[in-house]
Amino acid sequence: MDELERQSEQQRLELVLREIREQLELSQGNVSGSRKELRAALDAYWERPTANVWDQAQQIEAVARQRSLTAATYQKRARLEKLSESPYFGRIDFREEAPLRQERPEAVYIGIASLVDRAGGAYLIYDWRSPIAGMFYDFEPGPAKYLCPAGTIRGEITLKRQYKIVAGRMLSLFDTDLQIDDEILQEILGRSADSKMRTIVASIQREQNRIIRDETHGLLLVQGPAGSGKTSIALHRAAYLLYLERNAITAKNILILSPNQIFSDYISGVLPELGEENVLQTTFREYILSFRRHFPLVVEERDAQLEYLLAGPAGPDDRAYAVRAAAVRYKSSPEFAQVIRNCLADLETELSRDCPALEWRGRTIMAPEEWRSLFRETLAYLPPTARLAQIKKRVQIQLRPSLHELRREKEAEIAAGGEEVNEKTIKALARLAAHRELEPLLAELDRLTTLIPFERYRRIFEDDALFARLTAGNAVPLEWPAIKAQTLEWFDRGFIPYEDLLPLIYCQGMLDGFPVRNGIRYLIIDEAQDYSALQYEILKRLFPEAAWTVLGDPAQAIHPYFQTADFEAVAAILGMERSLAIRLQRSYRSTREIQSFCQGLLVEAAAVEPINRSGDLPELHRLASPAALPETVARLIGELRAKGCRSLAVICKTAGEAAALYAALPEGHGLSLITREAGEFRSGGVIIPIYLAKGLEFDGVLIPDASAGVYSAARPGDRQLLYIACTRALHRLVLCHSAALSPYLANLDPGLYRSIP
Ligand SMILES: Nc1ncnc2c1ncn2[C@@H]1O[C@H](COP(=O)(O)OP(=O)(O)OP(=O)(O)O)[C@@H](O)[C@H]1O
Repeated sequence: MDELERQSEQQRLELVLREIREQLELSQGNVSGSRKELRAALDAYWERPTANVWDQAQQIEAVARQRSLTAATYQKRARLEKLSESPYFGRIDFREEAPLRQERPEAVYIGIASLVDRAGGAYLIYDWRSPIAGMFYDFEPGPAKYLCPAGTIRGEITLKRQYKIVAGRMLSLFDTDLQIDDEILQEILGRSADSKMRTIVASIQREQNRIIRDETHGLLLVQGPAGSGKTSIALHRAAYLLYLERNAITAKNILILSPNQIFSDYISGVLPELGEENVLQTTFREYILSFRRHFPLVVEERDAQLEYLLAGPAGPDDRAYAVRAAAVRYKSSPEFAQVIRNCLADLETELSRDCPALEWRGRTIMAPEEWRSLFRETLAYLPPTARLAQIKKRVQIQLRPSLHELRREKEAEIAAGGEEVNEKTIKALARLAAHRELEPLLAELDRLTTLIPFERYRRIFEDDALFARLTAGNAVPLEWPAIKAQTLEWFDRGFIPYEDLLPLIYCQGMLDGFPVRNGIRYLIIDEAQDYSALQYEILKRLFPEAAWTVLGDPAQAIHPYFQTADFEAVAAILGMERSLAIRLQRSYRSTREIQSFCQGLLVEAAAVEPINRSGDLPELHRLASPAALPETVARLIGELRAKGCRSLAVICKTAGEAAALYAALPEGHGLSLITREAGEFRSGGVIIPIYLAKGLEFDGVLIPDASAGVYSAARPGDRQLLYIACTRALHRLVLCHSAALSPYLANLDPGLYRSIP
């Protein structure tokens, strides 16, 4: 690129920045104006209340309208502020094919939002999500095309340029004839990890772009190795959908399910960085517990269950642990899901088959046939609990004439007794007497029409004959008698272990009906490898109208005993006609050396293409004794800091191990202990258990105890845990061990690491 060209780019940048500044000033005025109008609309509502419902509705509507106008002006100003920092990051020059072929190609500058010149109406910047900007990610210079509402536009990209503009200053610009690749990507990936995840908008790769912009599939199943950008894709897809359907949806129509609060906090910066409002975010447990019913019990935290299981048995005779592990395995299995389905089917049959004739004084109030036909046919569109409630209402109506008759009889009896002469008192006494007489019938009606999902679920563990019928010959673990006893003991103590929450919620939803969320148009599930089949079934019922993006990595399943659903099972459960499974190949997070090391930990290394970014080999430190650990950790942390690692994590297997190490370090050695109560992610230096470090990343990772006792061959899930911990590292990875090395590391090719005695 010659000097003249550089100057011309500099001049254009100045022109664009001027336009942004002017628009910012205008938008400042708009913000104050619309805020004033919102205040006025609110004052009108509060100060001039009207009794007329119609007028009141109009006032509320005016406030709502003004509120969204005000929010839009704020958002516009926020976008302009972001543009003033860095107006664009890319440019393509595109010349359309005949017949629309222009003299000169159009220069398309691409940034996080569009900017139109107020004077001439020309696009100074195109939003990265606009159809024309999509070519920046998909094509190298040469023939290219894009799809817009008018159809496919074909042509040629004659130039592709990238810019680094920071605080309104052009730091670099260069032409590229490659896919946005190594040079810029390496620079981006060479940076330090922050406390919040960053946008990748300037360097989205083609395979990622395809997922972000997909508009045709109701279900996208994205599988990719650690660091392949799954979470980044999920967030950029949310931003894309908000742009694509800007007149139809808002951030409240998109829900991201994430593994925990710390992760939610970590990813919460990306959408605002892209000039968008954050979409809804929650964890499965939080969401589910928001609509629980009939749980007079305390539900265990998912992380508390994990902590218990990961910590392992207290000793070789820890029977309670063995039973619990077996319980978790069985209760998350397809076989137990079938027990639950059979239980519900059984109940439906029972509810309509065993209904007795409701009679009073030899008169039939409701015959079994009528009950059956109501339950099985007329009311079949309702969930069972609602059907029973309707039947109860109908019985009460049908009982009315008998009740009147009885009251008249009682009135006559009381009047004939002669003790009471006041008519009102006679009527009241008669009503009471009639009710008393009908009480057995009403109690029977209550019993027949009340269904408590929790009690039903409990019966699976109480009633051996019922359980035997429900298993229908399927395998039952040998530990079942102990599982039963353990579960009932917990229920009696008012405690629901996390493994019972899913089947229980499923039962409740199927009996009471699921609180359907039609407002959610897009559901994004990250870390999807940690969900069981039953969880997907529950989600499917909660969000029947949503399009799904499901992202995960089977090699990162965190739970040692929980049986999760693979992607084929997910596709089958969701049963979407238009589904697409995509496998990502490249991994961006770690250096080539760390990636090779991590790949070596897997039984079957995935086909991962590393980015050509090199660094030091991972280090394996042998400690003289466990007592040397705190001092060694302190020294190694110091070394990692000296080597430029700004964000650091000491990743332990459990929260217990993390807390013990933290306590052993004098004043924590400047590290923060991250617990599940933390709720927010702090980078800098942290001590954190693996299950909370999921999805996060750090410049340097230190694994304090990689010995065989911690990551044991006897627990195959430990391999995955070690893999998750190691793949959190961007630039440096250090492992320590004071006893025999974990077999997963001992079997590695020694060329993959540097051993330090
Ligand atoms: N196209 C890209 N350009 C620049 N950086 C990228 C790109 N794709 C991913 N990254 C970076 O790679 C790192 C890993 O991304 P992300 O966390 O989204 O991956 P992931 O697949 O969700 O990882 P994991 O499964 O390990 O949690 C992040 O730092 C992200 O910014």
